[in-house]
Amino acid sequence: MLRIAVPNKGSLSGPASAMLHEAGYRQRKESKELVTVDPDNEVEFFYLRPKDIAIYVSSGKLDIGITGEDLLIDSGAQAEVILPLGFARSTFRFASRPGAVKDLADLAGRTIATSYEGIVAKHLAERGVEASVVHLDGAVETAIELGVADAIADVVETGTSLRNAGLEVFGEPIMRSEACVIRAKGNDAEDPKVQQFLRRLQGVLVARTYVMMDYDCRAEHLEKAVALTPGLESPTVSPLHNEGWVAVRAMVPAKDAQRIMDDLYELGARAILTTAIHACRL
Ligand SMILES: Nc1ncnc2c1ncn2[C@@H]1O[C@H](COP(=O)(O)OP(=O)(O)OP(=O)(O)O)[C@@H](O)[C@H]1O
Ligand SMILES: O=P(O)(O)OC[C@H]1O[C@H](OP(=O)(O)OP(=O)(O)O)[C@H](O)[C@@H]1O
Ligand SMILES: [Mg+2]
Repeated sequence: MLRIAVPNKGSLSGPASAMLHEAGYRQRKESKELVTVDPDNEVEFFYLRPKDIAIYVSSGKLDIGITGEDLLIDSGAQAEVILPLGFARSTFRFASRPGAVKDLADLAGRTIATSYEGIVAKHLAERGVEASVVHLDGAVETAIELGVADAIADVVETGTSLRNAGLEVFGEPIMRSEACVIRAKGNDAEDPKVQQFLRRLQGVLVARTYVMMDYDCRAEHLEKAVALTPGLESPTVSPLHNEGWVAVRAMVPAKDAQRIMDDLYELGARAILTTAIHACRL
C-alpha cells in the first residue's frame, strides 16, 4: 500500500482532498477521520497537521505527502518537492507599519513575529541580520498593534489581511509557495506506485487547465488555424464529407479558449466547440 500524508485542516486541506477525489481516490467522509484506506487503489491516506507532514514524510514512515513549499522549508525536513499542485499559491513576506522599516538591515536588534520561524531564521542568518524571532501560531498581523513585535513575516495572498491591519510589505519576497507533493530525499524516484499516483494528479492538473476544442474549417485555412490550436503533440485533422473542409480537434489552454474561438471565427472556421476534459493521461 502507498502511504500518503494529506493536510487535515487549513487552506490546504479542502483543495487537496478535492484533487485526490478528482483523481479517483477515496477520501474521508468526515473531518475527524484520521486514516482512510482505499483498497481498490491500494492507497492509505493519513490526515495530519500541515506543519507536520514534511517531518512524517522525511522519516520514511509515509511514502509521500501533500503540503506547502513554505511549510516544507520551514520544517527543515529532508524532503523534496516532486510535483507542484497549483493551489494555495502565496508569497512569504516581511511587513510592518508604513515607513517603520525600510529594508532587511533595519531589522537588526528588532523583534519579528511569525508562525514560520524556520524560514525567517534561515533568511536572516544567510544575510547576517541579527534579530529576535517570536513564534505566534496565527493572526500575526496583530502582533505589531499589540506591541509584541516591530515587524512580522507571514503568508500574503491578496494582501487583505495586511491592509486591514494597516501594515505594508518591505524588502523582496522571502519565498513563493504553492501546494506540492513531497517525498523523502533519496527515496526511489522510480517507485511505480508513486509514479502512478503522480500521473493521476498530473491528469487532474491538465484537465483543469485545458479544454478540448473542435471546429470545421476550409482546407486552405488549415495551416493558419492549427497555428492557433497547435495542441500538445499535434491536432487531429479529419476530412469532412463536404469537399474542401476539414474537422480539427486540439487541446487548448482554458484561459485562452474564448480568444482562440474569436480568432478561428475570423479565419472562417465554424461549428467551434469547446468541451471540458474530465481526466487525462498525457
Ligand atoms: N490566504 C492564503 N492563500 C493562499 N495560501 C495560503 C493562505 N494561507 C495559508 N496558505 C498556505 O497554506 C499553507 C498553510 O497551511 P496551514 O493549514 O498551516 O495554515 P492555514 O491555511 O493558514 O490554516 P490555519 O491558520 O487556519 O491553521 C501554507 O503553504 C501557506 O502558504
Ligand atoms: O493576503 P491574504 O489574502 O489576506 O491572505 C494571507 C492571510 O491568510 C492566512 O491567514 P489565516 O486566515 O490562515 O489566519 P492565520 O493568520 O491565523 O493563519 C495568512 O496567515 C495571512 O494572514
Ligand atoms: Mg493561517
